[in-house]
Amino acid sequence: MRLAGDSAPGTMSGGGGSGNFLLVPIPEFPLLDCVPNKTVKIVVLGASNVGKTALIVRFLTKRFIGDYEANTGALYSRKVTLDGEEVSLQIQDTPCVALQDDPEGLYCQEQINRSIYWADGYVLVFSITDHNSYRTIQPLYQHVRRIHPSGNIPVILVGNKSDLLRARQVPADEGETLAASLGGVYFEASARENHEGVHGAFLHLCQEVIRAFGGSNGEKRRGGLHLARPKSPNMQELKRRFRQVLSSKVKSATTI
Ligand SMILES: Nc1nc2c(ncn2[C@@H]2O[C@H](COP(=O)(O)OP(=O)(O)OP(=O)(O)O)[C@@H](O)[C@H]2O)c(=O)[nH]1
Repeated sequence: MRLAGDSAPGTMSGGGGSGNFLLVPIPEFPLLDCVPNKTVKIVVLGASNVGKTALIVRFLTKRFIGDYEANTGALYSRKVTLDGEEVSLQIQDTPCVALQDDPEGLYCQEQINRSIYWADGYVLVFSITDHNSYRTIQPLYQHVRRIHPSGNIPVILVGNKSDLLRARQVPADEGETLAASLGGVYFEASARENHEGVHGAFLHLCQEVIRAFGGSNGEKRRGGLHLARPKSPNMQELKRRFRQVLSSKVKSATTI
């Protein structure tokens, strides 16, 4: 577990503070200015009301704003400096997921599935005051695994609302055990009260993603997800025939 206030592994640049989130959107870093081949894509996932938006806003603006509109899935982009290197970071906020009784156990909107597919790293969030939100994490992780069946999945587990200790329903050691079983690190954080812990958690994940890329050169490691356009055999055949016809035409033209 990383406690709020642990030292951050890198520093963030760009962006800037916003006023009221609902009135003034967080300034965006233009996607076109992304550092070539060095883009880290992160998605934040979890049950309703656990503080997904609050954590992202805290990370990007250092602020906590009490109330947010129900999330419709905003994408934020920033430049961050990790170990002295500039990286373009994209963070996808998502609508909540919910447990249900079917065999797969999880209700996940299609929009969320697309975000899971798109992302390189995963912030799985629950609230330490809500045991049901904690129970969502394991099926959520299995869901991510189904979408990315092969390869390393950079993930962190965040137990948010650590300022509400009296209402705690999930002990810290449960969070740590669960994170270890997912192959990630557990961060207990409070979007309300502490910027450093939130900042450290996000930057840790960025570094995990870069490590999974195989260094900071930004090379993607997931062969299966590089949807290289399959060459169509018919197209190849057509091209071959076209070349044949062309060369026979050239031959007959030179013999005449
Ligand atoms: N005490 C406390 N409240 C928090 C914290 N983080 C978020 N909240 C509050 O929890 C509520 C939900 O926060 P959101 O950020 O909207 O949560 P969400 O997970 O994005 O919610 P959905 O849009 O339902 O998916 C809001 O009232 C926040 O003010 C925290 O660290 N501590």
